[in-house]
Amino acid sequence: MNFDIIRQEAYDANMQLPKLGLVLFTFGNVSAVDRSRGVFAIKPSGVPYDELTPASMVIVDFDGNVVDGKLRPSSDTKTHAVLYKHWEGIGGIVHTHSVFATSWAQAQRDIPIFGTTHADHNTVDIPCAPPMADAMIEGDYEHETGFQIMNCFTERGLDYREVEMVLVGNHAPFTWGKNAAKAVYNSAVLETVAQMAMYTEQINPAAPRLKEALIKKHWERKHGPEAYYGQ
Ligand SMILES: O=C(CO)[C@@H](O)[C@@H](O)COP(=O)(O)O
Repeated sequence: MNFDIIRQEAYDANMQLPKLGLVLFTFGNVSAVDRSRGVFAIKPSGVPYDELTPASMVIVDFDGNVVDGKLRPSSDTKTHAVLYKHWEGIGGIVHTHSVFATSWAQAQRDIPIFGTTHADHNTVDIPCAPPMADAMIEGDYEHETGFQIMNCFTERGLDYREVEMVLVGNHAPFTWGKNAAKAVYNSAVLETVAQMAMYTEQINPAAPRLKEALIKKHWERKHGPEAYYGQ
């Protein structure tokens, strides 16, 4: 079977991560899904970005089993697999250890919605899923991370089609989107918003949340019926 299209999509999206300053060395990974065949292409584990080729992307099913490819898939593969399996609208997933988003994850804090940059992309604080319980760490850690993310969204009543990013406590961010390129875009947005929020708190520890009316205005300008560009 030929998986060239998703291999190329995953490769192109992975190569954006170092260009956007979202990864160092081999940190992070992107995947792209082919739902008609129930598989996704993901970065091989531990391979530097400048050594990647489209052919090196590993093809995996929604249970994390390798279907095609010579290399070992990313160690985060099972987290991607859980999200693809249960959130059927997702076309691509990104995991990075980008500095500012990861700092909020390590601090186990949601990123507060302080300004309109945040509201252009989300109407809520960016959620931080709680760190994993000890019993889960001993189990299938990457698989459980997928459920940790999904449980966080269920408990908070969040829709993954509206909030396309999450922090995993003590770990780092995951983002997703209709395709791998949109997931990368969301990863870059998250990193910028995380940086702005950190500086905001440093400059003014009592900085207020953005008013609901402004959140609504900015969100609708970008995503409502009058939106002037599609994402
Ligand atoms: O989360 C982590 C490490 O904490 C991984 O994403 C990172 O090391 C990249 O691993 P892979 O090279 O994709 O196996």
